[in-house]
Amino acid sequence: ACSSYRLRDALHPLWQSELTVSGGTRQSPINIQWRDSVYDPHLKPLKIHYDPTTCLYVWNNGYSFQVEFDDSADKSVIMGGPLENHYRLKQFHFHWGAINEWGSEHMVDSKVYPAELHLVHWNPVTSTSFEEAIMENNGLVVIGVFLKLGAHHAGLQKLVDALPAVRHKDAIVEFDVFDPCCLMPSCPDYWTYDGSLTTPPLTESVTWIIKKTPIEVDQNQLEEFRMLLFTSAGEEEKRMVDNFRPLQPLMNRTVRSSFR
Ligand SMILES: NS(=O)(=O)c1ccc(C(=O)NCC(F)(F)F)cc1
Ligand SMILES: [Zn+2]
Repeated sequence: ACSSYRLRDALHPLWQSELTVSGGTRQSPINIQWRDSVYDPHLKPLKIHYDPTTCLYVWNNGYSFQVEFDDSADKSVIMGGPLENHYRLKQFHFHWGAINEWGSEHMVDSKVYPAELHLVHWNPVTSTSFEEAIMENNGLVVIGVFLKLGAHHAGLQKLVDALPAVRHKDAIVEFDVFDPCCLMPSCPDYWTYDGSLTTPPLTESVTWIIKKTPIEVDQNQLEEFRMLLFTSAGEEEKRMVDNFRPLQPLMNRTVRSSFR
């Protein structure tokens, strides 16, 4: 199975022109080897305060579907964990596979999940905008949450019900009052490491926080993700699946864990 992943990665249309940041030393995603991660007792619990009324809309950006938030004030913020100050929530999106056997970007001991949620935050202390923060060292924090096949996820269903309205690239639909906290596992444990955006411009500006425990979604919900399209209305339809980047080398990095 492993070799087929490699073959699939290399041949995959989305990544055939795989852009590697020339001389990149902290690229994402990575395979997190649990036994090589180092428990850091100084890591604090992650504090998350999301204001559901900052939710604005859902749109299909041609890579994934993305839920955008009003980040003009410190209303939906995270702090604590490995962070020196607070970070504002800008958007969240997902990556998934054509089938349940793959789809996540990160892996844990080479275990791959059918999908992965990314909650993207930026540092309003060192940057004046998200666009500026993507160029700053540690300008961004992305929380990664694995999705596994299991029980129906009632909180996610509200978002899934909006997907038919954003089937095509650049489609947008109003989506008000959604609390992304419902997508967080209750277990506080996480890994953290310094990495990059996993889509162009692949900038090395991300502090990654990967939750240890996955959330459960059911088959129908995953299949709704797979009904989205990479293509715009009127173009030949290409299903939006396998929108994940292949694994990147760990190079000279240590993954820290918040748990023993
Ligand atoms: N998959 S990821 O690493 O969480 C990820 C998060 C955010 C972006 C993003 O905002 N790209 C648009 C930008 F910034 F203008 F380039 C890309 C990837
Ligand atoms: Zn992502």
